[in-house]
Amino acid sequence: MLSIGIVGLPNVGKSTLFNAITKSQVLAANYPFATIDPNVGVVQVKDERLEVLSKIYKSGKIIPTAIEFIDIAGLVKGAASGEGLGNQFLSHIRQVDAIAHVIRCFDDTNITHVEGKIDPIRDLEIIELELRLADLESIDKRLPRLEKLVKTKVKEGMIEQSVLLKVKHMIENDGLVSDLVFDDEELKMVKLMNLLCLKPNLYIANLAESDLVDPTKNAYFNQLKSKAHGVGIDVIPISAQVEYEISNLDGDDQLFFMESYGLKESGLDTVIKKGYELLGLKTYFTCGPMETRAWTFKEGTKAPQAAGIIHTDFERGFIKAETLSYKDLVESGTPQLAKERGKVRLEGKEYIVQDGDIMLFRFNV
Ligand SMILES: Nc1ncnc2c1ncn2[C@@H]1O[C@H](COP(=O)(O)OP(=O)(O)OP(=O)(O)O)[C@@H](O)[C@H]1O
Ligand SMILES: [Mg+2]
Repeated sequence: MLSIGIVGLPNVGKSTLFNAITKSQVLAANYPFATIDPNVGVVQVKDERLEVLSKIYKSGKIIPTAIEFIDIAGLVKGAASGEGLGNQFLSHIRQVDAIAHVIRCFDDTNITHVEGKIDPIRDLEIIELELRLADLESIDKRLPRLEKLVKTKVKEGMIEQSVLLKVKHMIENDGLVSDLVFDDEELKMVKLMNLLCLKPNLYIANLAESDLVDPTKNAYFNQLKSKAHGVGIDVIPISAQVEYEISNLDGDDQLFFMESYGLKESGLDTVIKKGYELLGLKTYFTCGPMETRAWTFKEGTKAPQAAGIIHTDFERGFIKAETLSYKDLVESGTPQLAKERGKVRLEGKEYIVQDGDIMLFRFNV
C-alpha cells in the first residue's frame, strides 16, 4: 500500500493531525519529541462515485480504496548531521512514498515552538534543508560506488550517476526541485531511488481555530501560499486541533460542529484526496450486486496489470476487459442502456486504464 509521511518540526501538530485522519489516539502532547517511533494508520479514500455506482448496480456493500499515513517524529535543525535523533527520523521519511509537511501557522504562547517564534517560511526552509543535506550525504556516498559500473558502461549505473549529479548540483547551488530536468529513463530511476527532496510533497498549514472561517486573513498562511505557489506545491489550510475534535464526534454532532466553524467539508478529506493525487493514483471500479469496489492503480497502468491488482490469475490469464467509463454510465442511466448505446468497450492487453473506468475482466487460467 502506498504511504504518506507526516513530516515537520517538533510540536507543530503532526500527531494531532494523524489522530484526526486515522481516528487513532496516539500521544499528541505539548512538548517537542512526543513522537519517537513512527505511528502507522490506514485510511479509506472517500469517492462520491462509489455511492452513485452502488445505487445503479444495487450493490450490497461499498468497499473504498485505502492509503497509509505515517506520523513521523519531528525534525530539527541539524537533523541530517544526527541532531535530535535526526538520522533515525530521516530514515523513516525515506520509506514513505509522499510527504505531507505540517507547518505551524497558529499563535499560542502556551505551545512551545522549538525555534522560539512562529515563522512558517523559516520552518519550511529548516525542514527542506535537512532533507537536502541528508540527500547530499547519501549521494556523496553513492557516487564513488557507481564509478566501476560507469567505467564498464553498465546502463543503470550511468543513468543513476546522471540523476545523482543533477540533484547534487541543484542542492549545492540552492536550486529548485521544480527546475530539475530528467529524461524518461532518468525519471524511472528517480522513482526507485528514494531521494527525500524528490518525493512528492504537499504543505499543510496548521491554523488557529479562529482562522478557519477565512484562512486568507492569516498572514502566515498567505506567506506560505505564495511561497508554495512559486514552486507548484499545494497548501491545505486546516486546524489539526479542530479536526481532531470533530473526528471524535458522531455524524450529527460533526455536522453541527463543522457548521459552527463555517466548514463545508472536513479538511481531512482534502488532505486524503490531495495525497492520493500527489501519489499519481487513479481509481477503477468493479461493480455488481455483491459489492461496488474501488481499486487503486498508478497512472499509465495497462489493463492486464490493473487486473492483477485484484488477483494475479486475472493478469496471468487476461483475455479482455469489458470497460465502461463512469461518465458514460451516468449519462446512460443503467449498464444495459450504456451497452445499447455502444458505450461498453472490449479492451485488450494494450489498453491504458483510465480513472473512473468500470471494469469486468475476462480471463482464463
Ligand atoms: N491548530 C492548532 N491549534 C492549537 N493547538 C494545536 C493545533 N494543532 C496542534 N495543537 C497542539 O499542539 C501540541 C503539539 O501537537 P502534537 O503532539 O500533535 O505535535 P507533533 O508535531 O506531533 O509533535 P512531536 O514532534 O513532538 O511529536 C498539542 O498540545 C496539540 O494539542
Ligand atoms: Mg508527534
